[in-house]
Amino acid sequence: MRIGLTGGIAAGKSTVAARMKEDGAHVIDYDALAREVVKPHAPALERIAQEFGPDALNADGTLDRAWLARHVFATDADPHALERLNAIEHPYIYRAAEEQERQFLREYEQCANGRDKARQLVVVHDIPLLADVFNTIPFHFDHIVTVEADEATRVRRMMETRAMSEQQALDRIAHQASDQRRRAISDTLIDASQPMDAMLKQVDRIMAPWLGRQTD
Ligand SMILES: CC(C)(COP(=O)(O)OP(=O)(O)OC[C@H]1O[C@@H](n2cnc3c(N)ncnc32)[C@H](O)[C@@H]1O)[C@@H](O)C(=O)NCCC(=O)NCCS
Ligand SMILES: Nc1ncnc2c1ncn2[C@@H]1O[C@H](COP(=O)(O)OP(=O)(O)OP(=O)(O)O)[C@@H](O)[C@H]1O
Repeated sequence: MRIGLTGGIAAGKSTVAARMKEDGAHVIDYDALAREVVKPHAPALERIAQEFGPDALNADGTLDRAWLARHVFATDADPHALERLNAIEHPYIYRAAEEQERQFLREYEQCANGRDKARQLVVVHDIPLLADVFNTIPFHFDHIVTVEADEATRVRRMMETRAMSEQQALDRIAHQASDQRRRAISDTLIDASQPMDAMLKQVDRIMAPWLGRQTD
């Protein structure tokens, strides 16, 4: 079974993904893949340097993430800059996700030949931008889970945990799909403004039937 997990920036998606993993799901982290595909000598990095110029790289040849973030997300950024960046990175990210999923399947099949036949394989694709790329992503999902928290909470979390200014937090939100668009593609909502314990229990309840387990 393939699950899409999404949520606006700083809603609590990674926290939910970590719990899904503890529950027994296999998680593909698209933010982590996005970092992999721009590592030194990776083809996406070379293409970014061609498209955005040498200022996109630090002196040591790594991606200058803060420079690029300003150039694609700031209020005065070229309105097509983010599109250009996504067009470079997303195909590499999808290919890497396909490969990781194939690997999970191979491991599952080896394991299913042994003692653990009753276990279901649940692969969670943790994709911040799922609502934005829903029509182009090369995967079909059996369920889509959205993690929600109100905008004020998310801005506060970004300022506290990502050292962003309020304007940077608002700019990032402005470049993502709305709550309504995320709801429109989802069949399951998780409220991440409820206390942490209650939220994690909600995750366990959602995952139990998908993993083929009894709920308590
Ligand atoms: C622009 C970059 C260099 C900024 O890096 P930075 O370290 O500031 O942010 P990081 O990558 O940790 O992402 C943090 C969050 O920003 C948001 N975000 C990232 N990329 C995008 C994007 N293309 N559009 C809208 N929001 C985005 C997501 O909510 C993500 O969880 C980086 O985000 C990037 O390369 N983005 C393009 C790839 C992408 O789409 N990544 C999202 C996973 S599909
Ligand atoms: N229910 C909750 N109650 C209190 N704090 C929470 C809750 N859920 C998440 N958080 C906190 O909110 C912050 C952001 O959560 P998390 O990193 O999971 O969000 P995210 O959506 O993955 O963010 P990003 O999009 O930046 O990767 C973290 O500090 C996390 O501990």
